[in-house]
Amino acid sequence: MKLDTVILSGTLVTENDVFEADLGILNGKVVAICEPDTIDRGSATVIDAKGLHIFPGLIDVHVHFNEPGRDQWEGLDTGSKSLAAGGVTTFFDMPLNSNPPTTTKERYLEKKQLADEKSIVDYRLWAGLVPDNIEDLEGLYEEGAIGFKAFMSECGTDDFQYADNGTLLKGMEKIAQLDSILALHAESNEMINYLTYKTKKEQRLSIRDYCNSRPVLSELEAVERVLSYAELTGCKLHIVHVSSKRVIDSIKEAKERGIDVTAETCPHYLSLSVDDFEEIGPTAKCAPPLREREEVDLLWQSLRNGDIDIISSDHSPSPPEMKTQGESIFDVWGGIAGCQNTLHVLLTEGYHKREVSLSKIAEVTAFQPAKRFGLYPNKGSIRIGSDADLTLINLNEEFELKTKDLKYRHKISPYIGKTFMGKTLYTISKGQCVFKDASSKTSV
Ligand SMILES: NC(=O)NC(NC(N)=O)C(=O)[O-]
Ligand SMILES: [Zn+2]
Ligand SMILES: [Zn+2]
Repeated sequence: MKLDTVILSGTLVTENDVFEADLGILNGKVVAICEPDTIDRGSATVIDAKGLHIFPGLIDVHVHFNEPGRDQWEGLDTGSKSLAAGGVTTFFDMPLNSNPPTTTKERYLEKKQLADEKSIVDYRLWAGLVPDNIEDLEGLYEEGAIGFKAFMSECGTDDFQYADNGTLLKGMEKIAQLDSILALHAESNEMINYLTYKTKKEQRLSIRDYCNSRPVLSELEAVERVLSYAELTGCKLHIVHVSSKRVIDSIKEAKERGIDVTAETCPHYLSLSVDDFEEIGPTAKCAPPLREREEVDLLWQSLRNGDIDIISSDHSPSPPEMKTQGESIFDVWGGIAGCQNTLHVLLTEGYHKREVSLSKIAEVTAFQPAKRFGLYPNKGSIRIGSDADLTLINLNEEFELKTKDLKYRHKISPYIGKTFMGKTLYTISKGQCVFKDASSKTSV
């Protein structure tokens, strides 16, 4: 068989298996998986992957690359290069922080054109559900939006309004008719506003005060409200960036009642606590905020138990001055830049420290995202006929994350200076090399 690329003797990681094999790629697809050292190389490009692990390219279902309109915050070029360096071969861009936000068909098509021009990896786009665009949902869906995203609380920019309860109900009814899915940033606007007002009035302005102004209860209240709306409307839901086991458990109970809902968390909730936030400062500010150390361990327990469906980065960067200006932590930009290191965090904190299996990591970063959003079997696993979206990892190579390693527009990350175990050496998107590590001690 004629092949474009062969990868020799790598250890393939899928959602249910880990095994050594040769892999053949033709026209951007995986066309051969065979016993190690048996593949016919012909004139193909050869990659020797002995001793390396080959993961399915990650699918990051939650990033903010901020184009058009705020590409000085990130951008599709720098954003997608960062992903490639972290083994991510597909991303779903959020409708907000780009300006204008992706809430009409015209804006969707404009962003799509930019992404086609600039992204070096594959992508899909979220559309927004906001108070004034119910009439636009169908057109957005028809153009190929992967789903809809709504905020239940203010999002930090003025151009993307949060969905009040009426908007949620109307929107969910429509999204159910379309058989699409609604992703929610679920925090109670009323609780947050009340607590923030009180805290600021009393001049309690520390990092811990900020975290306490957005408690787990405010997530729980919002999630339970929208779950009951899902029961009423039949709308499929995806709850983004859950920070706490208590919220995961509430979603789990809803699943048991027959509600079609999935739960997402992010590497920062699985690796950083309020104590780390105090040490790192504004770079680690996000919403919902980082929680106590015990919560980090509880989330790993939930992940192990299969109660967390998807891990995304929620990469939400800003220019550096927005992370430093203002009177207190309440005023700086809420959003963590981290999309280059999702797999590094999971391998270090999960596989190496907590014995979480490699298959579980492939499941929540590739298989489940592909399944949930209709990309499987083309993506999400390493199978014959699937897109050749792959990342080659040396599980036992240690590295310290340096500012110069970051491909983001702004070299900001809460992980700078952290030592990771498990290095990305090579990333392939639809058969094309999109990242090759130049500094690695291992040659590919
Ligand atoms: N406007 C944002 O990008 N917000 C994001 N910021 C976070 N999570 O801190 C988000 O996903 O909610
Ligand atoms: Zn959010
Ligand atoms: Zn986000």
